Amino acid sequence: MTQQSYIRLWLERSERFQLEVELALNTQGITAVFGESGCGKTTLLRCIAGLDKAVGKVNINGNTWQDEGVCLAPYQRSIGYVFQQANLFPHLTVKGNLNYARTRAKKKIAQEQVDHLIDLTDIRPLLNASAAELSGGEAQRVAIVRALMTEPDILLMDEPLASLDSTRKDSILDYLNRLKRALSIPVLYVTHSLEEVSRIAGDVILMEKGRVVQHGAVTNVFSSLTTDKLLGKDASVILEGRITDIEHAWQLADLQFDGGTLKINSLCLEQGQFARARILAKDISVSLSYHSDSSFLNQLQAQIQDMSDDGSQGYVTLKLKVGDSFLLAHITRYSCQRLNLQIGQRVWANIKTVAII
Ligand SMILES: Nc1ncnc2c1ncn2[C@@H]1O[C@H](COP(=O)(O)OP(=O)(O)OP(=O)(O)O)[C@@H](O)[C@H]1O
Repeated sequence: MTQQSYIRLWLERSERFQLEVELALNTQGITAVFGESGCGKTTLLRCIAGLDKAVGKVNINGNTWQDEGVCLAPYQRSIGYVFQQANLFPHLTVKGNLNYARTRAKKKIAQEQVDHLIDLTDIRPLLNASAAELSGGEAQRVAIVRALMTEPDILLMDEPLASLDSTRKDSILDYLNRLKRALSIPVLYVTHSLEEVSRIAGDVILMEKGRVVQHGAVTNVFSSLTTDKLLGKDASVILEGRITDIEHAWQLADLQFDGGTLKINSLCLEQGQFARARILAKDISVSLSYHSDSSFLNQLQAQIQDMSDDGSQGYVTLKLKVGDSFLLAHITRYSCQRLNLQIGQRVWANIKTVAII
């Protein structure tokens, strides 16, 4: 039976940087580790893997890797690690690379599971190719399967797509989405990309200066005013729901979420599928009434739940409640005053379809 994982770590690298985190991870699903450069994302992964020596406790799926009097060496920790570069053995074929990992594993993964992973990541046609001949995206898919050859208790991925172009990133994100449903272990996924977080992560850990400032479901974390302050102009919320209608002639789709229906671009979407939309706070405007003569396809009834203005940005952030979901809107202080916006007030949130990512 899989159990929740618990991590409490403290490490002082220098006067400039200390890692101090306490986390309980879900038993499965992808948790993105997000934060600005130098906040400690890689250090966190390295400490879990035992590559950097932190003080504290690491318990993964009920197995204690580190605690008072216990500190397993990195090779004793059941980890799959995927880095920015695939680091395959170039003199071996893809199959050779996978077999090498499999024979060195303490737990022998069943052949049918290997086949399943190979099919999920579509690398069967590459099995006899030399690793040296693979494209970056192909090599990274092989590296992901290789990391899973040991049947790890946790998969650590450190910016696995950072060295790939956007088309390759896109296809690997699709593979990761397929894979995550088949994995029953937690995955920690370090990234700088909000798009990657939005595409694959269920939860997110937001780090700042070695500490966890937010941790939870992406929909909750990104709609919080704390996150808004941290992300500034990149602040955005993620809405999730089902595609209930597609108007092919207009290339528009209806995304039904907890709070209403959003018209989004229908590209690559199918009726009935689960989908997410990311909306930047700067792409939402508010009005006091509904405008039938507007080009906004999305005018949603909302209530101002909270607002913040730290005085440094020139805009006010409104946290808007739309049904059971939340939006963030950046509007100028001038507009806020002109409309006399107050917490609790009912407004319309206006979102251009073309601005939804
Ligand atoms: N080997 C090391 N010795 C001393 N300090 C280090 C070492 N490695 C990293 N650091 C410092 O630890 C801090 C956290 O680094 P880390 O690489 O974990 O950040 P990060 O969030 O992963 O950054 P990035 O997004 O740029 O990869 C930084 O201040 C960095 O300078």
